[in-house]
Amino acid sequence: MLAAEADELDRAAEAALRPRRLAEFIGQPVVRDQLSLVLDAANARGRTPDHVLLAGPPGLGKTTLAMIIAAEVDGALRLTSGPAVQHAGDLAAILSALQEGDVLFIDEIHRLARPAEEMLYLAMEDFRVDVVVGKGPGATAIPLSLPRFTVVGATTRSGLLPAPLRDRFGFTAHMDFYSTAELESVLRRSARLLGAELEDSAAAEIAKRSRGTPRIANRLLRRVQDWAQVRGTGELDHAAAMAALEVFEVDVLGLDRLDRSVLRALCERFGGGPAGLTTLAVAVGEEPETVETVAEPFLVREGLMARTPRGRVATAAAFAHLGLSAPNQPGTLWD
Ligand SMILES: Nc1ncnc2c1ncn2[C@@H]1O[C@H](COP(=O)(O)OP(=O)(O)OP(=O)(O)O)[C@@H](O)[C@H]1O
Ligand SMILES: [Mg+2]
Repeated sequence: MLAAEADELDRAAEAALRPRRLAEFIGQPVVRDQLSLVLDAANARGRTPDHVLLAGPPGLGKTTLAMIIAAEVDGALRLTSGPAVQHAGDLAAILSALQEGDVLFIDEIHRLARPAEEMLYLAMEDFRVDVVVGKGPGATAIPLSLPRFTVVGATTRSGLLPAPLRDRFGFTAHMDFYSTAELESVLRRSARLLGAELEDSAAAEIAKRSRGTPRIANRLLRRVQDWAQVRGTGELDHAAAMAALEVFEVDVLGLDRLDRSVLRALCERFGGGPAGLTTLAVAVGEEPETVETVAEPFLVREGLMARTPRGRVATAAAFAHLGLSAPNQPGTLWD
């Protein structure tokens, strides 16, 4: 329920909810400001904008922004992704079909295969692609010049991007988690587009539990709508929000069942830690990888858990959140 990655239902619902222009894009004031400067300048000069890299966690609006960039510069959007480009030839085909002013969106660009990546360097810098004809020693590279286009790359792991690729982007937008107030605006906008009336207190309640992520906010809104329709009065009011969030076990901080069971194990069974990842995973009956990649990042971000060289430690806030009394010196019991 609280995964930031999109599932099938999200994809179906999201298309209708995406803002189409920069002015409609909520939050991310820094990114919006930088991007509007880059795009306005390019438009004023009648040139294609520099390549743009969008970096940030899932569900914060990278794909949405890529579409907005294309709309703002009036360019056609071509979509591909790192994993979809298996061979350099695949990329050569995409590149050679580009038209002047197109925006080429490469999602998960950190997952491009090496040879494709090298071809992309040349295309981004010199607007050129070397098409290899033939095989083995007799193969020859025929240079093909490309029209000017803009690459918009998206990555959730900008650290994995090789420096030469990173350097070829004229501008990197670092997306941040949204504030509760921004998520409330996202929710009000989504409700309006869905033709529903969302009470302010309900918007606030959903926003608080959405982990700073618009995708999660929109998903929780759909569940509240479900509840209101089937078990409520049809109104998206505070009572409907509270009841729906309880059914789906999303607590006041936006923790789900797994998050809470990890935290509870750490606090109750290991006295607040430190406990090793594997020990903790066994205690909650999950794979260490699940605990590490699904539950931990948000617990750490919320200041409920810390990762230390000796293991995971629960903070005083974790004990308070679970309604437990903290040991006098949390994190020292297992020394
Ligand atoms: N600033 C925003 N204003 C309003 N809605 C937004 C905003 N950012 C994202 N959304 C909504 O959140 C949903 C997810 O956004 P998007 O698909 O762009 O995320 P993403 O960063 O590309 O995620 P992923 O890394 O999983 O590809 C979209 O359907 C969109 O409606
Ligand atoms: Mg995306």
